Amino acid sequence: MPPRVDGVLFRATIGCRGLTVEKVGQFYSSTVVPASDKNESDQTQCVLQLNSYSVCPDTDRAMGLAPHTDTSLVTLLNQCNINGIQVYQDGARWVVVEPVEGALVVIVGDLMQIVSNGRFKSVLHRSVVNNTCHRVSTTFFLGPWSDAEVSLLRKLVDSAHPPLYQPVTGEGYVQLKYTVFNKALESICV
Ligand SMILES: O=C(O)CCC(=O)C(=O)O
Ligand SMILES: [Fe+2]
Repeated sequence: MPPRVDGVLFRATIGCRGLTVEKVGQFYSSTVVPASDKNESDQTQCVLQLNSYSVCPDTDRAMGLAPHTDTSLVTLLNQCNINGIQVYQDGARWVVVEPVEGALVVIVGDLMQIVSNGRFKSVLHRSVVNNTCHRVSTTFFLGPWSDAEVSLLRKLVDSAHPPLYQPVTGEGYVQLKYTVFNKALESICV
């Protein structure tokens, strides 16, 4: 990758990391059991992904990204001012997320649903293609270390809100996603 692009991506990653760790990392870190050989306070790791959706003449017969929930704790999405992402609302319809100049879309991921004992729901979403423009988007995923154990925040558990999920490691949950995909959350229900 050319050094200039590399530098821009690096700065974007550091910026997103700062934003999410400040808002979410501390909340999450109070629930995580670090792997025994590590004792740093920040238990998170991140991935920056570039998505490219070519112009598609027949949008009814192609999908940019199939319906899924993100594995992350939280995802930041930059749509670059062209819409494409849709969220599944009320188990009934797909709703377009219109881009807002200068704003990022915040997507709650599966691991946040686990940590929050179901208070924050991970959202089913997909990306559609466009018959006039080539769309590029950037997604930043914040997740746990692969060997850290993720479990729910104890103060969100009481007699009215019993624990919903078994603890998992970051890597264990990624493997579950590979095998049972959108049924991963229900497969770790208590
Ligand atoms: O490109 C988009 O609009 C969404 C991308 C996405 O959902 C993902 O990368 O997980
Ligand atoms: Fe996604």
